[in-house]
Amino acid sequence: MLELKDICFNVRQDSKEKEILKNINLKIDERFVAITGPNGGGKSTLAKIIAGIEKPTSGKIILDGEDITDLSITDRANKGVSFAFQQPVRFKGLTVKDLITLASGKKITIAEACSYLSEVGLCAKDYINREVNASLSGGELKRIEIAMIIARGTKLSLFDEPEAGIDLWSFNNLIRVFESLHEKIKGSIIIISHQERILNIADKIIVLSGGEVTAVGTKDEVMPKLIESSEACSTLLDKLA
Ligand SMILES: Nc1ncnc2c1ncn2[C@@H]1O[C@H](COP(=O)(O)OP(=O)(O)OP(=O)(O)O)[C@@H](O)[C@H]1O
Repeated sequence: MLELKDICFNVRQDSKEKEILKNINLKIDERFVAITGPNGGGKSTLAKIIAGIEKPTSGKIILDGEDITDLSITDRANKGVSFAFQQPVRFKGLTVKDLITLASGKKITIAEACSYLSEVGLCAKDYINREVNASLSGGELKRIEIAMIIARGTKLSLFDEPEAGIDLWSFNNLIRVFESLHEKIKGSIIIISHQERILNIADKIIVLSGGEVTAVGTKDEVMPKLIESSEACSTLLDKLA
């Protein structure tokens, strides 16, 4: 289980303190958790704090009872925390097989590497020896990234807007991958997303707005509030227009 205790994150801007995250308290032990909310609400910052890319100004991060607040990204990765960026990283010179082998942390056969690719809906023989360079599309890269996460078998996988920059066709495939992951995953997946279809498959939805948690609950508890606040926002914009 991941516990966030009173997480605050401040930055200095124009010689003033700016509060990006304010007293975030959360417990996450569900298999599939979506974090959503308006742009600039603090979602990516929170994900970076969980992964160890940013350090909180105050507060504690506890993973399975262990305080990991002061651990580096690498130490957290070794404890089973993995993070997929909005824009996947391309690794020139490395093949898909190399990356999956590295991710698994052991020597694996081609057949094993291929099975991870098949799980994310990629035809393994077409991809296994391809270099992870600019010739791969955004959707393909995202699926390779997910295959790496499955190969690592992590406790906690974080995805920051997996839908960003991919076409509708690839998005539909990605949703199918997440739906099937939901059945297989042993740890928790946290997905930052604005997409209703991703929110729909979440066991728990967390809404972050203005650096605060404004709602937490199941889809049935949170979705009506989200729809209500987005309708209120559209009405306000109509009035201002
Ligand atoms: N290092 C920083 N210095 C100054 N401001 C920052 C810094 N990091 C984040 N912010 C600000 O904090 C706010 C939250 O940013 P964050 O990227 O976490 O939001 P988000 O909810 O992920 O947004 P989006 O949905 O647009 O991706 C934004 O206003 C951003 O400009």
